[in-house]
Amino acid sequence: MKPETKTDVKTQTKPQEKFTVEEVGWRFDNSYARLPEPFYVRISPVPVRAPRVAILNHALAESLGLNFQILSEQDAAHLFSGNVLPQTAEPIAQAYAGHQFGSFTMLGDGRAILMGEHVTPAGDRLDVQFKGSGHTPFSRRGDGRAALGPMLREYIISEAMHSLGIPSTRSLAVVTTGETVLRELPLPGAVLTRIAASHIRVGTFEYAARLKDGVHVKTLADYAIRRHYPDLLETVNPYLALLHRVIDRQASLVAQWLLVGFIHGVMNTDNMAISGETIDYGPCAFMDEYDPYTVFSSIDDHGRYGYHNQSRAAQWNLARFAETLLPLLDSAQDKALTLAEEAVHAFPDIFQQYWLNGMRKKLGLMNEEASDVELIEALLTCMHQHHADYTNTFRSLAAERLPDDALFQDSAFIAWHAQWQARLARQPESRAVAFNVMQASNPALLPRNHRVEAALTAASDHGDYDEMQCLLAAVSDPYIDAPEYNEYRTPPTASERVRQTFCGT
Ligand SMILES: Nc1ncnc2c1ncn2[C@@H]1O[C@H](COP(=O)(O)OP(=O)(O)OP(=O)(O)O)[C@@H](O)[C@H]1O
Ligand SMILES: [Mg+2]
Repeated sequence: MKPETKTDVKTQTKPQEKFTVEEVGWRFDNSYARLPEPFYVRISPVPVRAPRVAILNHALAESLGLNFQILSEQDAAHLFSGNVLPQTAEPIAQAYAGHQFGSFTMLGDGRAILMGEHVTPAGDRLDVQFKGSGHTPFSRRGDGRAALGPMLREYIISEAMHSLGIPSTRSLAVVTTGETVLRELPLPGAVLTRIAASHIRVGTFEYAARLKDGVHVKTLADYAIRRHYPDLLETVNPYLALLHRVIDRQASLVAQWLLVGFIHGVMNTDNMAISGETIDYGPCAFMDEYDPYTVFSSIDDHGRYGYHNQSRAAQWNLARFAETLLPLLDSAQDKALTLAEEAVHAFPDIFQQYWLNGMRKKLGLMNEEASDVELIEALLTCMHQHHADYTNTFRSLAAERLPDDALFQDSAFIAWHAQWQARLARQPESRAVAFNVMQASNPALLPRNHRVEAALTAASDHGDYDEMQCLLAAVSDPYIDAPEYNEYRTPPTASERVRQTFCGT
């Protein structure tokens, strides 16, 4: 039976149901809602006053097997605000915990509702979640709501990450609620529909491990293995294999972030997904000038989650994950501890290998030489000294078009360039092959901070979505130098430069 819809909106308008939500193509099969109750609370989204579509992701809808054609704007607004629920949805708020900047806290979906798991025509099982959907038992002192700007920010950057080929949750829709949320200022409210391989977080394991009855971690680990890594069921110790796999996926993910200059900004354990997808686009940003010490987040006072600290932060989170698995790794706890430590201590080397392989591709190095790290570091040092634009420097190298600027005139760079050319000449692959790989490994177009802020200001303050649509189109094919998007490749001027980003929660 469906739970009663909890509502605190008095003037809620009842939509005309001109369509059956099932006709949209939802095929829900809600396996998480079949886990025992401590993992979630059954609760519906709080209806909103006057929903309106801000943006719909038609391409994603199509790949999910959804038919948006039958939806009027009003239908879509009601559907993606949670005012109308598909019959087969089983809305829940998930329980989890997390270490936030190193301190443990009990959390849970305080402003999100998992509608259920949609099974795509290709057979993929994906979470459909509303973010900003109202109060839940986990809301603590929050209002359960989200402001439009941060939800559009998540939409833009998650879609850009996907286009870059980096594992990420996706954004299917943003609707405005017709309600105001109070932050420092009154802001328009919004709900984001997020699509994810799952929302199982390191923090979900931390939560399970702290439940009194010791069976819950096993239940969750069995579930996560079956859902994400079923091949591990064949291994001798699937829980140890799960630990190794999650470590591997995170090492790969964080390396990919660094390779495109991405800073997540809030790598708390509740923002690390077991699936290996990037999740929670709060104060994240791509850096323009290369500086390994870059920090954008307004709340990251000590740079814990700054650019160059991200692999260390990931390893710290993975140690928390490993701790939750200790009872499952071996019946002898000293042996379990050794296994966990070995796995977590292997992280830096795994990460370094992913990063190095990625950097080799960025420089067209098709084979391995021992001195490659030195070569790469020498370039990065030069870039740092000259405040070089991270994205454009690599793209210029890939295009063999070095502009007439300070970096490329520097004698240290000129010496480096000669070394690099000699290194390219030593490998058996042709230059054409190497430069093709470089083109495919160095994006030309990223959602630069100042362009994101401009798009969000236009949309959120003035209801003008043109800039955002243009930015989304520009970053949807990031490895192509499309001349019509040249302006999106230009780094910010001093006055355009964004130095701080905000969670907006
Ligand atoms: N306005 C709010 N009302 C209630 N709870 C909130 C609010 N904002 C954040 N929270 C909760 O605080 C916790 C930490 O917030 P954080 O910013 O990491 O997450 P989030 O951006 O809301 O969600 P997610 O990690 O799912 O993307 C989360 O459990 C979140 O649900
Ligand atoms: Mg979060």
